[in-house]
Amino acid sequence: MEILSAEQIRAWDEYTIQHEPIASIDLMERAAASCLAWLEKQGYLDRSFSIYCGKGNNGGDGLALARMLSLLDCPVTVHILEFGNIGTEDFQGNLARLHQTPVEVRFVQGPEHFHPVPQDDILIDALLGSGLNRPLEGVTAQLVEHLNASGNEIIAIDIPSGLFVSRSAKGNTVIRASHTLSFQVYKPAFLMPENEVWVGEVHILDIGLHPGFLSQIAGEAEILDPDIIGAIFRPRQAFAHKGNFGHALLVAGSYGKMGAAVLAARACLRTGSGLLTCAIPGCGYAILQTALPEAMLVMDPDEKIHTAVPDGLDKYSVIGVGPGLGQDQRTVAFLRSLLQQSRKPVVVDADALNILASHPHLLSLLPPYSILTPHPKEFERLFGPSPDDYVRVEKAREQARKLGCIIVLKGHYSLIAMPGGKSYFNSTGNPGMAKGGSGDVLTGILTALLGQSYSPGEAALLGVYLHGLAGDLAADTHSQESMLPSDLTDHLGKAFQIIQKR
Ligand SMILES: NC(=O)C1=CN([C@@H]2O[C@H](COP(=O)(O)OP(=O)(O)OC[C@H]3O[C@@H](n4cnc5c(N)ncnc54)[C@H](OP(=O)(O)O)[C@@H]3O)[C@@H](O)[C@H]2O)[C@@H](O)CC1
Ligand SMILES: [K+]
Repeated sequence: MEILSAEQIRAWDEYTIQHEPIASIDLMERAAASCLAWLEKQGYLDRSFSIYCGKGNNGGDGLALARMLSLLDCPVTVHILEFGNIGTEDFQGNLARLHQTPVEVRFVQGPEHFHPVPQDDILIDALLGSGLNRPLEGVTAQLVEHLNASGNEIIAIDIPSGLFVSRSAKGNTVIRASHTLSFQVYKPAFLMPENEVWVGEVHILDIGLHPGFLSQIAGEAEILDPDIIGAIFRPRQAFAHKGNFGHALLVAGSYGKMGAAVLAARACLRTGSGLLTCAIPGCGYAILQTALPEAMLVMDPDEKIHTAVPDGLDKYSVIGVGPGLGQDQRTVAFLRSLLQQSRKPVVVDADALNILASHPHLLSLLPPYSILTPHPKEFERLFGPSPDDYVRVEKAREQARKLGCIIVLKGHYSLIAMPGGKSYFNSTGNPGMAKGGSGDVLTGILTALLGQSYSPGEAALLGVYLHGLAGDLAADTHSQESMLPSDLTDHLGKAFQIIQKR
C-alpha cells in the first residue's frame, strides 16, 4: 500500500472527482459513510456523540457524519469552531443539510463557549485534517486541550487535529485520539514513533478513490504488505539441491557473546540456507558444535575475538557480520580486511555497525547493496542525532542513496531504505521483539536470503517481513512479555507457510 503526502492525496481526490466522475460533496459523503460503517461495526452506535468541526473539508466530514448518526437516532451535538471565514463549499453544503435534521449546532468563538463535555460522549475530532499548515494556537489549541483533558474517548477523522501529514509536530498541541479513521492510504504521520500517543489505533478506510491515479505518480514509500511479499517469495523447486540455496558465512560471537552467534546461525539455518559456516573465535567451538550440528565452523586463531579473515572468502555466496563481535582494536582491523576482501553485498549488524560508527572512513569499503540493520541508537552513532523521527527517516533515505546500500532502520514500523530512493515501512512485528537478540535473528534471516539468490532489495524486504511475522506468531504462542528472540526462529517455519499460502 502506497504512503502518500497531503499534496498527493489532494491530487488523488481531484483525479477521482474528474475521472470517476463524482461530485466533491458526494466523495465527502462516501468518506463520512465509511466512518459511520466503522462505528457501526465496532459497536459504537448505542453511544452519544459530540462532534467538533473546523470549517474545512475535515469539518465537512464531521457534519456529514453527524447527519448520518442522527438519522440512526444516535444523540449528536455538533460544535463548530469559528475561524472567521464561511468555510469550504462542501462544508457549507453539509451544514445546510445538517440544518434539515434535529441535530443541535453550537458555534465556538472563544473559551467561554467551551461546553462541559458530557461524561459518556464519544468525541469526534473533525477540527482539522490534511489541510493543517501551521501549529495550533489560540482558541483552537485551547479547545484541543479542553477535549484532551476531558478524559473522553476521542476518535479522529483522517488525522488527529494538530498533526501534520509529513512533518513533525513535536511539542505542539495535538488531539489525543484512541482511534484514527483515515482514508484510502497510510500517511507518513502514522508511522512515526513520536506520534504514537496522538494517533492511537489507525484504521485505513477504503473510500473508492480512482485506482488509475496510482500509475501516474512515483510513490516514494510503501507499506510492506502481503502482496509485495507474495511477489518476492519463491518456493523451492522440486529438483533443487543444497547448492541452490547458498553457502553463508556468518562472522559472529566473541568471549561472553557466543549466544549472539548461536541466535544468528540458527535463524540462518531456519531460513533455508543450503550450507552455513560460522567464523568464530576459539572459545565458541564447543558451544556452536553442540548447539547447531548443522553448522560448519572456521576458527579464528584467537581464543576470544575475531582477528583473522577466513581463507577463500569467494567460495561463500554471502557474508553476514556483526552479532556479538565486540569492538576490540584487532577486530576493527579484522573488519577492515573483511570488507576490503568482500566482493558481494554483506549483511552488517550490531558491533560491526558500532565499529563503522567509530571508524566512519570504513563506510566507503562497504560493497554496493550491502544491508545495514541499525536500531535507532546505532543509527544515531553512525549518522548523528536527529531532532525528530521524520528527519531520521529522511536521513536514512539519504544515507542509503549516498552509500549505495540498503538501510534497515529497526523500530515498530521498520524502515527499509533502498539506494535507488524508494523506501518501505514494515507492517509486521510487535513490542515483544524489543529484546536483546532479536537483531541477531534478523541478521541470520537476511544472510540466508541474500545467499539464496534473492536480490539484496528482495532479501531485505522479505527478511524484515518474515522476522516480524515470526514475532507476531511467537507473541500469539508466548505473549509479548514472555517471548524470546529464539522463539522468533522457532516460528519461522509457520511464517514461511503463511507467506506460501497467500
Ligand atoms: N483527499 C481525500 O481523499 C478526501 C479528503 N476529505 C477530507 O478533507 C480533509 C482536508 O480538507 P481541507 O483541505 O479543506 O483541510 P482541513 O484540514 O479541513 O483545513 C482547512 C483549513 O484550515 C486552515 N488551517 C490550517 N492550519 C490551521 C491551524 N493550525 N489553525 C487554524 N486553521 C488552520 C487552512 O486555511 P487557512 O487558515 O490557512 O486559510 C486550511 O485550508 C481531509 O483531512 C479529509 O478529512 C474527505 O472529505 C474526502 C476525501
Ligand atoms: K481531524
